[in-house]
Amino acid sequence: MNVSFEKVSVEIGGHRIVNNVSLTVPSGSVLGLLGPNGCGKSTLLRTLYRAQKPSSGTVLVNGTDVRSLDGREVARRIAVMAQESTQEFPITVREMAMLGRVPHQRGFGADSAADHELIDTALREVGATHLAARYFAGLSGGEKQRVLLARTLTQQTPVLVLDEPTNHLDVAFQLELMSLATSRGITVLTALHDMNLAGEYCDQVALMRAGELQAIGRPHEVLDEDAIRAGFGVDSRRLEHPLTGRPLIAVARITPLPAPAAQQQPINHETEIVKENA
Ligand SMILES: Nc1ncnc2c1ncn2[C@@H]1O[C@H](COP(=O)(O)OP(=O)(O)OP(=O)(O)O)[C@@H](O)[C@H]1O
Repeated sequence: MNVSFEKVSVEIGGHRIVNNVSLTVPSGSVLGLLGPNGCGKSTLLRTLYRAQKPSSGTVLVNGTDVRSLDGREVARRIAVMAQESTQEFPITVREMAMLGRVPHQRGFGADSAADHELIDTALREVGATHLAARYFAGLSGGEKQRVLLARTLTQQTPVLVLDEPTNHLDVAFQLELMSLATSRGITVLTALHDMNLAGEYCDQVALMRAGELQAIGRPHEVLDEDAIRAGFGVDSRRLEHPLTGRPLIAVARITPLPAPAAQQQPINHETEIVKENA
């Protein structure tokens, strides 16, 4: 299923958080959303899965306005792995993974043998079989990420939204997660901070700044030194990854940020960028 944002703007508390963003993600392709902290990546993604109403513009899934779908219809089309999980109530890992099947069940329908098979497969794929009987709330950050990924896989949707999915993950599972998510032939939209993961796994990257879309295209087209300096205020060089041949962005020192746009907070952003690239 393809996904289109058409002139999407979001205003919250009188502030324009997303400004007139239009972009299309072709069916089965992977879009990486990049940009500094607070530039509107999550907010834009939230308009896709109806967690945030656009103040203007439309978000379409295969030509259907997501606002015209009910919650269950959205959940059958779009699975979401969001940044923070607030689901701290006492359920086990297996039960958490089973929640992915809810949009496919009727009423209070019992879990079928096929559902259980899907759970087994998903937990195995994310390396969480051994955690199945544990309480979700008691897991480490990385273990929780694995289980939340398993839940999105059991949901079996044609569209997958990942909001900074590699937070908390060790380096091997970062690669594994991106590979699991992007090798299923489904449409993936993911907010990322790691430009090299974006270069490795995304068909398109979109660079956002202060709520606006600065550039969109193939990773090697968008992730150039000028765009990275304009977006993040850091110097960089684009190399070729010696193992994969994909773009490899080496980030170096901070350069003065360009004049901040209205709703950016340049001091905070700069602090974050220093931390992330240290
Ligand atoms: N519900 C809300 N109420 C007030 N402000 C909000 C709300 N949601 C988002 N914002 C603000 O909108 C801006 C964009 O937030 P968003 O989470 O979309 O950014 P982001 O690009 O995903 O950031 P990060 O990389 O830090 O996750 C931020 O300044 C944030 O504080």
